[in-house]
Amino acid sequence: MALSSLIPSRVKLIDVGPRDGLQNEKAPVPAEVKIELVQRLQDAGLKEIEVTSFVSPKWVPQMGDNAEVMAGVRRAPGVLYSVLTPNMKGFEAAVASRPDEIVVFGAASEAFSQKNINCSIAESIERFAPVVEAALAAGIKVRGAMSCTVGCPYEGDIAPEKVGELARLMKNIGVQRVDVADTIGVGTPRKVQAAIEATLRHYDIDHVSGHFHDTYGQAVSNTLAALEMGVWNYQSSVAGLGGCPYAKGATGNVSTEDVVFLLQGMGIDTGIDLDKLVDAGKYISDFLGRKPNSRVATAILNKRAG
Ligand SMILES: CC(C)(COP(=O)([O-])OP(=O)([O-])OC[C@H]1O[C@@H](n2cnc3c(N)ncnc32)[C@H](O)[C@@H]1OP(=O)([O-])[O-])[C@@H](O)C(=O)NCCC(=O)NCCSC(=O)C[C@@](C)(O)CC(=O)[O-]
Repeated sequence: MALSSLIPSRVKLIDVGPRDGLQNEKAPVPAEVKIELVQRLQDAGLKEIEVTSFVSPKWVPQMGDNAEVMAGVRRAPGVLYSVLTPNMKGFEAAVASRPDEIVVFGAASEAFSQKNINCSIAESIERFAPVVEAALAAGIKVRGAMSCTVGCPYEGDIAPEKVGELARLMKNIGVQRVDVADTIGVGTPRKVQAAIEATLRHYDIDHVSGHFHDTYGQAVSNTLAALEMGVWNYQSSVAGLGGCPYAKGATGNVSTEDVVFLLQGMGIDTGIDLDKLVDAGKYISDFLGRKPNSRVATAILNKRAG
């Protein structure tokens, strides 16, 4: 059977490893290591990198060096550097570090919203609205992350209608594009497609990205399912780093290496040098004292070792 004609010919990957990946590490990762990771990602051809978050250091201590990391990044032309900002306090701190894009982050699950950002979905939108307005007025792009679009660690299955409703609320306050995140990696292709379909009622295909955690090993399949719908923006994490501190047991995002291998094998352009990407993943994995959480990186490193 032929694959969908909607499959894009090029895909943009947003590496969220420095933020989504490292936020969950218990031991401090020095700012210079984070800065070097960003450098290696851009050298490998990544055009979008989620660098850090301006959240409370009491909630997520690992991101407490946000300003230092942003100041240390040697920016390359044509690369977009984004940061998370949950409220005006975070935005005001972030703006000094000149992000190209800020990310407000909400959830399709009430319980997750409470655990992650200490407020209801409705309250979160009220908090995001002035952030979005201020960012757009300052010429900064705005993305909205939508967590728990398939399942929630506290509420279980999440109905696509809840995802659609969150997308509608994000659109109403001016969020320019949104991520459909499977925070705990319980999604399977049809469920992920239903969440994307609900989002597409409010955003066009160019403004929707896939963000799939790989907890149950479904993220590459889910990426293919989203590709079949024409989605061409994805978040992934070099070396499969990470997890969310408020989603116990969830592993990292799908590794960027695995997604690039999939896309290259399908003849889809990413502009990414897989060998350099594997080196970036090895760099951070060596620092963390473990192997990259990526089948593709492992295969390439084994092959290199002969
Ligand atoms: C949102 C808050 C701040 C609310 O936290 P709160 O405690 O409700 O906030 P508050 O307004 O009551 O303030 C309490 C204290 O926090 C300070 N504060 C308040 N805001 C900030 C700020 N921006 N930066 C620094 N400090 C801040 C504030 O100044 C005050 O300090 P105190 O007077 O006690 O010394 C908190 O819940 C928080 O920081 N949560 C962060 C959670 C987080 O980062 N989670 C991970 C990212 S989301 C994710 O990973 C999922 C995603 C995006 O990848 C997609 C997916 O896979 O699902």
